[in-house]
Amino acid sequence: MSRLPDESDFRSRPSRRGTRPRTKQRPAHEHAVTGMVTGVDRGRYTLLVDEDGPDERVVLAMKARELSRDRVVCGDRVDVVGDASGEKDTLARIVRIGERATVLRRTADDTDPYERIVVANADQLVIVTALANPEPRTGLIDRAVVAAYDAGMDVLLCLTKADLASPDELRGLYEPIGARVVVTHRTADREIVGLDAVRAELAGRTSVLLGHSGVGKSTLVNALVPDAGRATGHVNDVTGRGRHTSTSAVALRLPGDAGAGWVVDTPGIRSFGLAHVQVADVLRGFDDLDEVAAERCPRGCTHLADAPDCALDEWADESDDAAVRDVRHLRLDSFRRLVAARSVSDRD
Ligand SMILES: Nc1nc2c(ncn2[C@@H]2O[C@H](COP(=O)(O)OP(=O)(O)OP(=O)(O)O)[C@@H](O)[C@H]2O)c(=O)[nH]1
Repeated sequence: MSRLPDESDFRSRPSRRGTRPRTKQRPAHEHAVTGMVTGVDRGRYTLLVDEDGPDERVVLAMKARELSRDRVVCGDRVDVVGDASGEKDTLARIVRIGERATVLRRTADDTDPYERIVVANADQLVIVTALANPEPRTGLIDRAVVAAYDAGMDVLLCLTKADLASPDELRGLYEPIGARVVVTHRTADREIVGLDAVRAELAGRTSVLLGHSGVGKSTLVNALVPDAGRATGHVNDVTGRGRHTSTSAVALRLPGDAGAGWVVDTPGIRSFGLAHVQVADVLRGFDDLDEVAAERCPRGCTHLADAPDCALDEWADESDDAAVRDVRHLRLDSFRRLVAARSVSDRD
């Protein structure tokens, strides 16, 4: 896969002095313990160590000097040394970042010159969209779907405020492209109908929740994780900041037995710059199209509607079954719509 370099690549670049081995052997950190990063706040990392084990504890840590150029993000599995007791006023040191199963990225933009990893090791992106008030914007949903496919994550579309409008149109648009869809609404006595279906989709997984202001994401998070305040209480004690004022991602554990799953709330992240995403990355989200493209498209084919001899159009037309043709056309159109969504600004 081709992609632009990001800050995680800096480590592998040779220094000006070349790749001369260091004279001093680095300590092996044999006594390191592993934790999951649940929050990041101004150089302080909150970790959950020994998750679901007898010594489970929240540990506050900073990065060791050798990692100063590496970014540690929510969801990372890291090794720490030093005082990892989790006692008040202790600070451990992160010495290693575990290999990442998935990376959700966003492109550099005017306010930040680096392409950044936003969350590591998440399984699915939950796009929270209100069916009305505010009106759903498919362009924004498409961009989030592209970000998820690029990251190797599944997509769950959570349609809120079903008391105000029907979910049918959005369901018809996104289910054919492999997104799972759940629908919720709140009753007069503030109960959320559909919450069990949401819980079932989140169970045992790490899910990143994304949503624009006013779509009902906070309502949903509070219902899913009633003790969210307590889960991050340790950080609040130390930094004086709560998750509601934090602008970076925070991982909240779903209530239940061991392995119940995590939701990562992204208060400061409303959408993603996608300039780093290639057509091939989007294509990977569509197994059938990907296979046809690999076998039958000419070299260098862009797969767009104006591409000469793109085999995808022929493939969509060639079934004898009208229903199959319809589905193929829908998927091909969706794929091209997503590719186009990459280059549109979030403000459009
Ligand atoms: N009609 C209706 N309103 C809802 C529903 N869920 C939430 N709301 C309302 O929608 C508004 C926004 O909900 P929040 O949960 O604060 O939305 P948010 O996405 O977290 O928005 P920010 O807090 O601005 O980031 C609130 O006034 C809620 O009471 C629903 O299912 N139906």
